[in-house]
Amino acid sequence: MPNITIYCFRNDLRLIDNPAFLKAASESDILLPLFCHPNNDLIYKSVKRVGIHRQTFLRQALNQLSASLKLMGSDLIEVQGNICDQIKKIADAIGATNIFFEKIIAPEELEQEALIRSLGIPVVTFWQSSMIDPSELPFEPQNMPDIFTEFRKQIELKNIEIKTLAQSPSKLPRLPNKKFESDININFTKEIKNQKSSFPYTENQFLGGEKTALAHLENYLLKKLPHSYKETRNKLSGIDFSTKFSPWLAIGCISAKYIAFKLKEFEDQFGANESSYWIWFELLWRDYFRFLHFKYGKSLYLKNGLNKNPTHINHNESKFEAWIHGRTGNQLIDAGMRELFLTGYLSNRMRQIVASYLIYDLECDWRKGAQWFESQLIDYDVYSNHGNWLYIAGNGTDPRGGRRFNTTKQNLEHDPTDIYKNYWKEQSINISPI
Ligand SMILES: Cc1cc2nc3c(=O)[nH]c(=O)nc-3n(C[C@H](O)[C@H](O)[C@H](O)COP(=O)(O)OP(=O)(O)OC[C@H]3O[C@@H](n4cnc5c(N)ncnc54)[C@H](O)[C@@H]3O)c2cc1C
Repeated sequence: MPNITIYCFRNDLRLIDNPAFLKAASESDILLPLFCHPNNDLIYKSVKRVGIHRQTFLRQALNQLSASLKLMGSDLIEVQGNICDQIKKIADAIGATNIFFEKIIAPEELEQEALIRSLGIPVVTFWQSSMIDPSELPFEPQNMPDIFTEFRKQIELKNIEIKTLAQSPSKLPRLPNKKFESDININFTKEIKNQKSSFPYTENQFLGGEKTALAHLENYLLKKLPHSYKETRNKLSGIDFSTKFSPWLAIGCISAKYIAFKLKEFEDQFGANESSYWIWFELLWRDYFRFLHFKYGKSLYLKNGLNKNPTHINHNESKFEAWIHGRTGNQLIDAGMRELFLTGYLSNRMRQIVASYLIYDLECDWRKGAQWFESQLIDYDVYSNHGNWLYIAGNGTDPRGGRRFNTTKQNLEHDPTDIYKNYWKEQSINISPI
């Protein structure tokens, strides 16, 4: 009996260093590469859960993936709707004997996995989104230290080296005989205004996709930017002040492991300094928020998170609406919120400042802020987004019990001549009704 596999791409839209896809390809006689778009519900007026920036970037990435698969004699089938129903329909039609996909341990994705498993077809999942493999950690992820500094120190002591990366498959099994037309109803055609974006994803060098991600990393290293990263990383806007890896990492056009591997090669050739180390350090934060899910799972999504003594929140919808529209009256906050809505990207520092303002100054529910970021951010990543919001709100693992940013001080420090603020003040937001 032939091995007939459905490979369901999730946030791993790449061929290089994708061990799950490599294994599926090597063990199957027939392979159907699939991507399932969710039903994209509205979250506020005309704004959808996967907002227009992320949707466009994803479209670009799927186009690149599909082109790479076609070059190898295969293809990408796209469907839309409930992932379990879609997989069942296809599995029945082709007589699938296996289903492979990347493991994602956030609550919604785990529920999807349970439903897919209930179909009764063998399911193989792979954890492959962290820089460090959980098996290499000096502790079980379920027993990891809560405090980041302790987590980092223990990992540094172990001196973990990334020795190998999974190659791209050299050939792919054939597609099933049954033909599937991509069956999706998503509008990608909305004109994106060319704003002064720090991640201009409509330009060739910033398109979604594996090819562009690899070229971006190569270019970043060629320019020797790792040597100055730490001094520039807190800037508010521009292209080169930070790595800009996040949008590609979020949907897996490139793996964190691959970036760390190339970074180490760079350090071996051109020397390591505090700045090049700091990129690894930030990628470790990304891992930290992932591994916290092994330990705390769903609790991270509760209103009070892990906090046993929460402060009372009096969520006010009109304050929240002022925040998303960039109309709070605080010019720095309004600038950030306009930049986010108009471009889909925001520097790390501005993310911290606007999140802190929503939580501490407007006293709103952090989960509403996280939901807005999910829709707007081009680099939305469930672990990093919820992790950072929870951390700032003091409902996570921050030993200082949360981070409140003083906007006047931040303005003086990071935008002393008001260039950032004045630019975005002029850009208005119009969130149209449905
Ligand atoms: C409220 C809030 C929400 C956030 N939501 C997301 C999100 O949905 N997706 C996302 O990728 N990042 C998120 N971040 C983290 C961080 O802001 C972005 O990763 C970073 O700004 C992306 O730009 P960059 O790639 O140029 O980052 P760089 O500064 O160049 O950092 C290099 C890489 O390290 C990782 N990294 C850096 N800072 C963090 C951090 N604080 N937490 C986790 N990983 C980090 C990212 O993968 C990033 O690409 C959030 C931060 C805050 C404060």
